[in-house]
Amino acid sequence: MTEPSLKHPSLNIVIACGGTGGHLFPGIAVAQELKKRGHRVTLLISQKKVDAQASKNYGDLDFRTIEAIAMPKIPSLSLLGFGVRLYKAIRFSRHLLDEVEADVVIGMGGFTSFPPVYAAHRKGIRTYVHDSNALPGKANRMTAKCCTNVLLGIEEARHYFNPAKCIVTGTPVRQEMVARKDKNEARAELNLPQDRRVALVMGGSQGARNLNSLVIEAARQCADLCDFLIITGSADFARVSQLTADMPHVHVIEFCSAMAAAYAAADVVISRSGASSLTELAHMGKAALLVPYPFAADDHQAHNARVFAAHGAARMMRENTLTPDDIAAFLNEVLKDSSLLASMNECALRLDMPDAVSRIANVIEHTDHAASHD
Ligand SMILES: CC(=O)N[C@H]1[C@@H](OP(=O)(O)OP(=O)(O)OC[C@H]2O[C@@H](n3ccc(=O)[nH]c3=O)[C@H](O)[C@@H]2O)O[C@H](CO)[C@@H](O)[C@@H]1O
Repeated sequence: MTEPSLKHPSLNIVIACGGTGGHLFPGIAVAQELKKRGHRVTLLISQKKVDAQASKNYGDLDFRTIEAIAMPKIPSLSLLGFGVRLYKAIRFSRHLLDEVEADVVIGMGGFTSFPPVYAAHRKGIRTYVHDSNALPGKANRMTAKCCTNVLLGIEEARHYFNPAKCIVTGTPVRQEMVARKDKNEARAELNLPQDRRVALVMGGSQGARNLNSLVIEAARQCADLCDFLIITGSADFARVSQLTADMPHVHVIEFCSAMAAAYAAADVVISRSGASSLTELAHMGKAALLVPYPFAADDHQAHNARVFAAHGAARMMRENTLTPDDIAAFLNEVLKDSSLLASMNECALRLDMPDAVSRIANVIEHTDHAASHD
């Protein structure tokens, strides 16, 4: 472990990153970097299955759980219950901050970030929130009001916050993804053929049932074109496995703990457009068909996807009009035109911000930085 320098004394840092993979994995990346720099890090995650599934591979990190609470969308009696749970979460956070003697609190987004950041703000502890989306959610906009600085995944989000508080850092990818894997090795690791094209299908950290169904139909038409690696999500694994039992060119995983290999093995990706998935697509330089989750708050996944489409890194299609034929046509187009595929890959790579994790760690370490500007 690197000893913290005198210039950067060891800090006790709490990172709130629960609720979904899109908050958890960037939080893990920041924790890995800060730990490497000699700081003590506590990660606050939720009790949801996805958090438990994803965090179990990081035994060297210190995880604590906090109840995940969501703000009711419609004002109703449930507001009362929400208020009580929020109060309890803030009280829990206050105790935890005392226990770990926190110097800094970072919220990686979502409502789970609010109670610890708010509790820290009230105690006069330095606070940050990271937002990875092109259109920030209400929870982050609210949390940002209690923060020293707002760290942004992309510039497009700046005008939703006090611009002077914002620093564009990018969204970090996990340490194991930083070095890109070799395609052949990745395919061997995932038992995929070496001599066929591979399309990776992923529906964010929890899977996407409708997208899975459309892809299965498209895969029937594309048996001669490519193999498919479908990451189904826990809830849809049994159904997809059954539907594809007679399709040897379709490979199914419930939850993938080897995402670096999954991306490296793929020639093209079909995906939801959650911010972490997009960050990883950029880092791996992978062309994609993006199908935003239609019910995401304020349709923010469509905003994310448009940024990638505008840069030539992806095509975006809406789920309500998407057909298996569209998917098959996209795959035929990009997999049969190597210069188009190469150019989309290149455009994706140009959106990569490889130093995001050190930018964030630098902001955290420079306690007296005049970081009100990018
Ligand atoms: C429905 C919804 O509102 N989703 C939001 C949620 O996304 P959600 O968490 O679903 O999606 P993201 O794309 O941001 O992140 C998914 C993460 O899970 C990882 N992964 C996925 C599957 C798997 O089997 N193994 C694995 O490790 C991916 O590599 C990636 O790191 O938070 C994101 C960050 O605020 C938002 O941009 C998304 O819009």
